[in-house]
Formats: sequence, structure tokens, C-alpha cells
Amino acid sequence: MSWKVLIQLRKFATTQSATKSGKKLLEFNQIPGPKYYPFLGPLNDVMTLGKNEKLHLTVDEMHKKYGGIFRMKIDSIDTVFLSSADYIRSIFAYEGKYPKHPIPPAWMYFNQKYNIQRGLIFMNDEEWLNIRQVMNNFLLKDAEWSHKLIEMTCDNFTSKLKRILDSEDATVIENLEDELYLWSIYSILNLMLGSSTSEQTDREFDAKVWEFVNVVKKIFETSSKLMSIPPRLADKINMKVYKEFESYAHKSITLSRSLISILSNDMQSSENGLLRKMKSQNLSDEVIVRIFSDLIIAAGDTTVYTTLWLLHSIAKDAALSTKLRKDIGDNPKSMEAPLVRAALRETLRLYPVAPFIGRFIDTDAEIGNYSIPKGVLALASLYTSSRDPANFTDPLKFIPERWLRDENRQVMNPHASMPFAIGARSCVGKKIASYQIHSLITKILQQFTLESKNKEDVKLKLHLIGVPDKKIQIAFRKTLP
Ligand code: HEM
Repeated sequence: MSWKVLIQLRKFATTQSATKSGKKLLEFNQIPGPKYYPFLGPLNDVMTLGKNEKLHLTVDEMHKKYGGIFRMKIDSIDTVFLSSADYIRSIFAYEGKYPKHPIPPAWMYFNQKYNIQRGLIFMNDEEWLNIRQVMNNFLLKDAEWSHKLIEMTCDNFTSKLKRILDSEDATVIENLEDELYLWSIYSILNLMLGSSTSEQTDREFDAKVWEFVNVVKKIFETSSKLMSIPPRLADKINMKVYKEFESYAHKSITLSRSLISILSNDMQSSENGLLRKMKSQNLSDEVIVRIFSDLIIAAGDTTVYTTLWLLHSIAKDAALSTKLRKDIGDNPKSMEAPLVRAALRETLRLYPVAPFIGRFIDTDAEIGNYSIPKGVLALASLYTSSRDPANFTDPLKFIPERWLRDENRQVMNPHASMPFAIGARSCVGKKIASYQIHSLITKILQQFTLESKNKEDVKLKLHLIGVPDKKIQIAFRKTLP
């Protein structure tokens, strides 16, 4: 052995630290990753991570270069990106009693600047746990109360589709995305109220909901553009995009207050609605408004884009439509068609609306061969792990059957795709979202045929969440009157 190799080995040994498991670990600063130039400050992020819209692709390239774990500073926070399924699972093992996730910097800055208290997404520590336990009871432990309401909202949607097709004699629904937004927001409103506030019953209310839809969309669009600029700086130099973001954020709060106040005064507000359920837990009106406006922010885009991707995948594949229709026919009770459930699972694998899920590590940790100090931000690179052939056979193909139990499973590692996250801070709306999407797809397939009109491949881009890079165009034809 040459003296050079001996020196290398010695260096290696002294930079390893012993751990609880007795395993020798490498230090945090030995994790590979791109170079950081302190004098460049925030410019480092822009230079290394590039365009925000393509962050998932840049990170994917970096995983190819550095492996299943790499390290960098983002906004001067020590961050690790993880794409190996085992590493991803470890993140949640170290999240602690009060898991903390990263919040887009513009949102954090805005809340602090105006001292605005927000809902579940922004809460932390004991306050978060108390509210989360209340919401878990209503949305996760027992969500059956929501089924009828969700189905009513889906029936309203398919009736509207038919009206559009009748009146315009058109097959392509040009504003499908907007229609889905309305559906998604009305779903939450109906759940709050406990009865169906269908569109067109009250013009003023409708106008407010429509305005809310646009405001929520703009919040995502503008805060995504602000990801690579420190918001304090953007505010100081009066950047147009920051001013726009602020005005939409203010509007969303005003609008959610006014929607809630209309709903609360509504005599039809039923025992079965989330509003009454929350009030029965002695939550103040102020806290209820905070929770409600964040539920809409969390529920709106995620449900809309997942549904759009799923409709797009079905519309492209006539054989899949036939199989899904047969499966729905064989399983007449809603939510019992296994292939529809599998198609949703497959959509969330290939097009995760949250391609990165993060946790601040709560205690000194071991991930892989590395020691990770408390406080580091660990980000699960779900876009990469979901498309890794080590985890899924033919990973780029849309194959719902891979999720069926009795099939020759093509899922080597289900944890590589965790679209709702896992653990105590995972999506509190996952049951509602799954039921909503499942019901809507079932009703659409029972009443319409779909055909994709997109000529080019539609890819995922980031607008804070994963959205299609082109307008999704689907021709609908009625199969039932
Ligand atoms: C397909 C649709 C959806 C997807 C893919 C999705 C995904 C997620 C993910 C990944 C998280 C966790 C973020 C983290 O761990 O840091 C989350 C959190 C959350 N989701 Fe969803 N979501 C969806 C629909 C919904 C719906 C319909 C609602 C409301 C009914 C909702 C309400 C929330 C809330 C309030 C949180 C924050 C929970 C907390 O911080 O304790 N989501 N969602």
C-alpha cells in the first residue's frame, strides 16, 4: 500500500464519528454536493438551482451526479436532498413530536411583516398539535360524513359539463382547469357548510368564489417567481412581482373572511358541516377563518392538477378508459373500483404535485452513512425517487396495474412515492382528496368519453407545486343524456 493511500485512509478514519448504532459515520460536510461561494450569498442558489420551473430536473441531474444524498445551502440553510427510498423514510423518523416543514419564503415574510396568524400549514409546536388533532378526527379518523357532500359537488360538475357541451356544441372544454378549480373550491365550501352550495344559486357568492379561485392561482404563480429572490429584498426594491404577491395574499384573507361570514350566517349550515364540527370543539371564529383559508390554499391546486393529470392520462389511452369503465361497472359502490384507485396512485407517482417534501431534522440523526446535525433541512426528492428504475419497473410508463395487489407488482419500493407525505404532519386532506378525485373520475367515465387533443408531450413544471407545462386539452363526448 502506498503512503498516499495510507494518508487518505487515515484522513477518512479521523473524519468518521461513532454513533448510537455503533456504525462509523461520515461527517455532514463529507456529503457530496455543489460548491458554495459565501461571497455570492443568495446568488449561489440561483446559480446552482437555476430556473425555478425546472428545479425538479436540476435536482434530478444532481442526484445522477452525486447519488442518493447531496448537500447544499439554500437561503443559507444547510440542506440535504434525498432520493433513495430508505433515506426518504429516515427523514420522517427524525421529524420529532412537532414536525416542521419549510414554508415558501415570500409567505413567511408576508406573515411576519403584517403579523398575520395563519392556519394549519403555518402553525408549529403545541398550537399546531392541538389543531391538528381536532382536524385529524374530522378529516382522517372518520371522513364518511363527507362522502355524500363530495358526490353532490361532483354531480354538479358533470351536470355543468353537459350544459357546456349542449350550449356551445363544443367537445373540448377550453377552460377545464378553471372549471376544476371551481369544483375543488366548492367541494371545500360544501364540506364547511354541510350542504350543497351549488353554483348559480347566489350570484354574489359565486362572484366571490370565482375571485377567490383567481387569487389562489395568482398566489402560487407569484410566490413561485419569488423563490429565487429573498422576499425582504424584493419588497425593499419595490419589485412588481412582490407587490402583486402581497396584494393577492391580502385579498385571499379578506375573501376567505367574507365567504366564511356568509356561510356562518347561512341558515342551512348543517350539523354535518365542518364549520359546526369545529365550533363544537370550542374553536374561536378567528381560528376557524385561519384554518379555512389555509384548507383552501392546500386543497385547491393540489386536487385540481392531480385530477387534470389523471384525466389527461386517461384521455390519451382508449384501452385504459375501457378497463377503468369495466372496473367501475364491476364495483358499483363509489371508491371501490381498485383500478381507478390505482390510476390515481400512478398519477401521483408520475406527477407529484409536491415533488419535494421537507422536514427540519429534530435531533442529531444518521442517514445512510452520514451524520446529520439537528436543524438541517432534509428534502425528499420525490420526482427523482418516483422515476427511478430501482424503485419501479418501466418508471416512465403510466401503468396503474402496478399498484394492484394481485398483479405481478412492478413496485419494488412503494415508499419511493409518498405523494401525501407520511407521519404526523402528512396531508390532513388525503382521504377527502382521494374520495373527491375518485368520485369525479368515476362519474365522468360513466357519462362521457374522453380524447386527448394535445399534440405534444405534456411535462411537469414547478409553480411552487407541480403543474402541466402546457394547457391540457381534452375532448368530452356525452355517452348518457
Ligand atoms: C391530490 C391532492 C393533495 C395532495 C397531493 C396533497 C399533498 C400534501 C402534502 C404532500 C402535504 C404535506 C406537506 C408536508 O409534509 O410538509 C400536505 C399537507 C396538507 N394538506 Fe394536502 N394534499 C392534497 C389535497 C388536500 C386537500 C383536499 C386538503 C383539505 C381538505 C389538504 C389539506 C392539507 C393541509 C391543511 C396540510 C397541512 C397539514 C399540516 O401542516 O399539518 N390537502 N398535502
